[in-house]
Amino acid sequence: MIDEEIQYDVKVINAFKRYGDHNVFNGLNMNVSSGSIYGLLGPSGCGKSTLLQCLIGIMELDSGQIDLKAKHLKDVGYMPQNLCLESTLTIKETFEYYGTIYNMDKKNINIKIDELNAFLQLPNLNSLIKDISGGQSRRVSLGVCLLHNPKLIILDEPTVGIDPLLRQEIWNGLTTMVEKHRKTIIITTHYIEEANLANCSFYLTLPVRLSYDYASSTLSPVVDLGPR
Ligand SMILES: Nc1ncnc2c1ncn2[C@@H]1O[C@H](COP(=O)(O)OP(=O)(O)OP(=O)(O)O)[C@@H](O)[C@H]1O
Repeated sequence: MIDEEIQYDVKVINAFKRYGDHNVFNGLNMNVSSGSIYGLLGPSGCGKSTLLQCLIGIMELDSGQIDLKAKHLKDVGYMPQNLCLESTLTIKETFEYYGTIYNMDKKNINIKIDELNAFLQLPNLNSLIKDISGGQSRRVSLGVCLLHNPKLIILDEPTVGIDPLLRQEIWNGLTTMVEKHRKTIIITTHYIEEANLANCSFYLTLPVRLSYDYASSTLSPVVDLGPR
């Protein structure tokens, strides 16, 4: 397929970002095609979360350009690494709160709650956020990200602290969203094996000047390696 035929939901062009004198990325380029899962893999501290925060606009690049096809907030779902759930709400109230922010009606919110409950195997919906486990909170946070049915889904380590069987279910669910509903997913993870098992069109990318090739165990000065 020639490049002009591919539709991109996200393009990052020649991006630079530093904290003080620490360069996080230097001339990063990234193209995320519509209806794909794009994985950001890399060692702790290499800049994955920084890149996601720049994509959704809560942090700014020093220079370079980010083009998102999504024009409205409701077209994007973001799950941060540090969960920002209100501890005094129940799980159900949390979904109702975010659903209201996204202007969803009550009936629609309830339909999505049932769907997400089945997909993410949530605990009792009347449980307070402060009383549920870390893995359960992560699942609620993933649910909040998916609640309004966004086209572009940006997930920062969504499966950390979740048991292997459920992690696999979540990967299967994400794959279905891409294959059946043409969602576009950008995800950071340390679980490369699961991504492969889920048969995702997965990319190996470090948002720095080096990329790690798991097949040959080598680092190379390439940012975007393309589909495996
Ligand atoms: N607000 C900040 N001020 C200064 N340095 C920061 C800030 N946020 C991140 N950093 C540094 O920038 C680098 C990239 O951080 P980032 O959180 O993006 O990495 P990461 O790849 O997501 O790591 P992890 O896999 O551990 O989540 C790290 O060295 C981190 O210490």
